[in-house]
Amino acid sequence: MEDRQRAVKMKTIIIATKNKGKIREMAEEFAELPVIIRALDEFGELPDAVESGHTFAENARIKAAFYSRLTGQACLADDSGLEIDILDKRPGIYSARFAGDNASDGDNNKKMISEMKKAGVDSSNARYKCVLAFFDINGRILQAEGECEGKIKLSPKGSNGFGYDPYFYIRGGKKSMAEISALEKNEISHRGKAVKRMKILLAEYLA
Ligand SMILES: O=c1nc[nH]c2c1ncn2[C@H]1C[C@H](O)[C@@H](COP(=O)(O)OP(=O)(O)OP(=O)(O)O)O1
Ligand SMILES: [Mg+2]
Repeated sequence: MEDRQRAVKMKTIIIATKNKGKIREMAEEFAELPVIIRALDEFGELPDAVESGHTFAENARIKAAFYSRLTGQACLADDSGLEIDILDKRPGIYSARFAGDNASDGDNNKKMISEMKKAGVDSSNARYKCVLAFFDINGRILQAEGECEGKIKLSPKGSNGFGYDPYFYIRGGKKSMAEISALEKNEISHRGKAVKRMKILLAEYLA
């Protein structure tokens, strides 16, 4: 089959996130599937989904459903965040809004530092969590999860990744998530694990 004919038959999946870091980590992985992968920003200025759920899974589903309705295409959404043990697992699902609505990564990192200092520590066990939800236009839902254990330390290192990565030390405790390559991050991260699982579900779904 010619490429053009194949393209006509291929399904489109939109990676429905406004976070460029997430797109960077996921787009290449899903490009291995026989689908056309598109990013949300190709559809112009779209409103933000209201992340009113009480779990990562609920919020991932809310985003996938919201953007598939808006675009008329199958959508894959990611809801993720950081649980810090000394902070009773905060910020959790509120990770993006830890320092308030529209907070930047820098604002959230500052807030995290001040909360850790308030708790009287400069490190704590922590984990990243990620839930991916896929919705197609017929209401078919697929869902996959991943976790990554590590440690928050108040000494940032590295400039790769995004969000809390400079403060998140991976197993072994020597390197932060911002010091390893995107490829290495996908090998061990919450998102990388969820993506691997979702790729298996999507391959079955597409077969
Ligand atoms: O690998 C990661 N490395 C560092 N930080 C991370 C990671 N994964 C999630 N995070 C943090 C960033 C943000 O503070 C929150 C996600 O919030 P979350 O609502 O899922 O994403 P978002 O608002 O940035 O984009 P969107 O909702 O459009 O997908 O957790
Ligand atoms: Mg969000």
